[in-house]
Amino acid sequence: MIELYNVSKRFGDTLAVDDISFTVPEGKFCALVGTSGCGKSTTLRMINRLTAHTGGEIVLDGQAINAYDPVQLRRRIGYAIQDTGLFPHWNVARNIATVPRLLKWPAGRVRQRVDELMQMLGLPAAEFASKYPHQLSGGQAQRVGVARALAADPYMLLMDEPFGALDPITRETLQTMLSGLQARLHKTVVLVTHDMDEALRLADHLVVMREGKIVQQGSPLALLQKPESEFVNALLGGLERGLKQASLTRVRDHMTPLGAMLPAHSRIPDRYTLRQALSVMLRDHCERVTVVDQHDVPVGELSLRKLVKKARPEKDDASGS
Ligand SMILES: Nc1ncnc2c1ncn2[C@@H]1O[C@H](COP(=O)(O)OP(=O)(O)OP(=O)(O)O)[C@@H](O)[C@H]1O
Repeated sequence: MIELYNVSKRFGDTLAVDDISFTVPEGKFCALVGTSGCGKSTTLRMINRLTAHTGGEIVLDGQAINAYDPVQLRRRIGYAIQDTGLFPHWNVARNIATVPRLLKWPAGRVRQRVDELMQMLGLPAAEFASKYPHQLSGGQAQRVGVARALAADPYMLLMDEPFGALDPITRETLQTMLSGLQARLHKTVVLVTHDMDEALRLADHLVVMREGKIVQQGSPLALLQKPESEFVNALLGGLERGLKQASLTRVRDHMTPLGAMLPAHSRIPDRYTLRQALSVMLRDHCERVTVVDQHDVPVGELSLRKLVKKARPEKDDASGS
């Protein structure tokens, strides 16, 4: 768990972070979002003490970060950044092994851990272990950066725009990978991103910052349903908020179970989001689709009319859309 209490950071006359408080419970994923220069990266860097906070208190795993030795603290916190920070003269395996080697793990254990991480991140060791950073694509380098951050099994992970420089398809692949890793490893994660869809997709808790302050925080769904200001509404996509909300909702939670079902032409898997289902309905010009399970067996039906009816109370509640 990481806890921030009334934390501030002043650089000379600039109050970069102004009295912010938030908590990320063990194993949860928090995303910091907001316009450029609002203090997101500074907040991240205060957690691992790359930047010293000038006010308030930061507590990691029950202990104030100032009570840790800074080197020990950073070994408990994996850090992945946009330009990866890989050492150019070290190959992939050696880059991933950086922290375990610093911790003087036995060579066999280091090798085993590197192999395990490369496999976990979809980088076959035979192909990639001896490549150098300049021989990697942006997406592959990011995977190595994430593997390196996870190498010594840190207590938590900080990620600063890790996929910021990638094309949308690679980005989505890495988001899926990260979400799979998170489901498996249950790390406490704080992610800084400019990509609202990335934040909504990955985070359990969203913290929206503006000019050094937190303007709203809560679950992605709660913020989409009730943005408390025009700023948050605009950041969350304004008129697109309904669709973003649909992206967070699974078809299986809204379908009518089999039985009452009438024949429908298009089939969609129950793991799809409502947004994907709406897209299929628009593409196939149909108001009803058959929902199938992972074995392609029909389990229910999704009807556009029922969806719109269900959405109405929330729509009446929310302001600004
Ligand atoms: N080392 C520093 N010295 C002086 N001012 C700094 C320093 N680092 C950051 N700042 C200032 O603190 C403020 C917050 O910067 P920060 O990088 O945390 O914002 P951000 O939200 O991460 O921005 P971006 O989204 O553009 O990366 C900015 O006004 C920035 O100029």
